[in-house]
Amino acid sequence: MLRIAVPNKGSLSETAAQMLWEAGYTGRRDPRDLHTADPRNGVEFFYLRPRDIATYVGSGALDVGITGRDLLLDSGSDAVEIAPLGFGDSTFRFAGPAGAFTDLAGLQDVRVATSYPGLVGAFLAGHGVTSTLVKLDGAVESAVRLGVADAVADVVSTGSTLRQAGLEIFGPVILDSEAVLIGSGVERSGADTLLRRLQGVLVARQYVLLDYDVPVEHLEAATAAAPGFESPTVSPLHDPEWVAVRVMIPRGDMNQVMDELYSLGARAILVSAIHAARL
Ligand SMILES: Nc1ncnc2c1ncn2[C@@H]1O[C@H](COP(=O)(O)OP(=O)(O)OP(=O)(O)O)[C@@H](O)[C@H]1O
Ligand SMILES: O=P(O)(O)OC[C@H]1O[C@H](OP(=O)(O)OP(=O)(O)O)[C@H](O)[C@@H]1O
Ligand SMILES: [Mg+2]
Repeated sequence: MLRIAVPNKGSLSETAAQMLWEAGYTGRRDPRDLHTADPRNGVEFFYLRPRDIATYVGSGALDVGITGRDLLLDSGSDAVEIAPLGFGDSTFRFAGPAGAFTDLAGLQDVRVATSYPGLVGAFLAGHGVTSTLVKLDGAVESAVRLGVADAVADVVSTGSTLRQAGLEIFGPVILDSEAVLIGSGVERSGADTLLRRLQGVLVARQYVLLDYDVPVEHLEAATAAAPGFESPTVSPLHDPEWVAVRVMIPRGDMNQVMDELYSLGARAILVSAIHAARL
């Protein structure tokens, strides 16, 4: 059985569980379950704090896991990133009171509050800056107002928590993070199937299926506008002057492609969701 670590709480847990479900796995029924087995798929799930997942996988206690890239790097564990999973995006940034800092050099010998001391310490050391790290568990943005730090380094998503705390981002991007599949670096049987299935879910989310009818004389122009992966499926219609075309397109291009096809003479342009895919 492949032993998989999954976030039990926090920002990544719901989407990770949803993605595994869409990939055909049976997860926990009760949000307090610590462990479930899915013998039909040859896997076991262990529900753990996302911050601890890299430690379990890096030590070899578990085979693979889903966590954030920032948490993986902060852990200092031997676990390695296998593939990005397309959700849980965030950036990791420095912030301070408006106008107080402009660049990294300003952090020399000042107090920086963070819940990610491994990540931030390595970044500062890599840039030759020595700061005093103040390790906090969360709500790091309050550390400056409350006087325990001069600046913070934290996860930024919308930026609204920083704004509320009267802080402004400065300096370089510490990290662009998202949820990632991690492994111990040792090949595990079944891990490749898990990866292919998760990538199938990503494709199903990122692409849609487009069907349309188009006069034969405009087929070349239409397929140039939406070429698909290998090549579009073209089927005859009862009217010999028209054909039906089916093609996968990126979800984000959907409306633009529909407009373009319509202006080329395509009609009955239909978009449907993809539930699963193996490319
Ligand atoms: N808005 C966000 N806030 C916090 N973490 C986020 C956000 N968006 C994405 N993430 C990612 O989620 C992971 C942190 O999840 P984790 O469950 O440890 O913290 P959390 O969501 O803040 O939960 P809590 O602090 O309540 O334990 C990191 O990889 C982080 O980059
Ligand atoms: O840029 P934003 O959209 O405002 O999101 C980022 C904030 O969200 C997280 O905090 P969380 O709510 O998890 O609380 P915590 O600090 O106690 O972990 C994170 O630590 C930031 O504080
Ligand atoms: Mg948090």
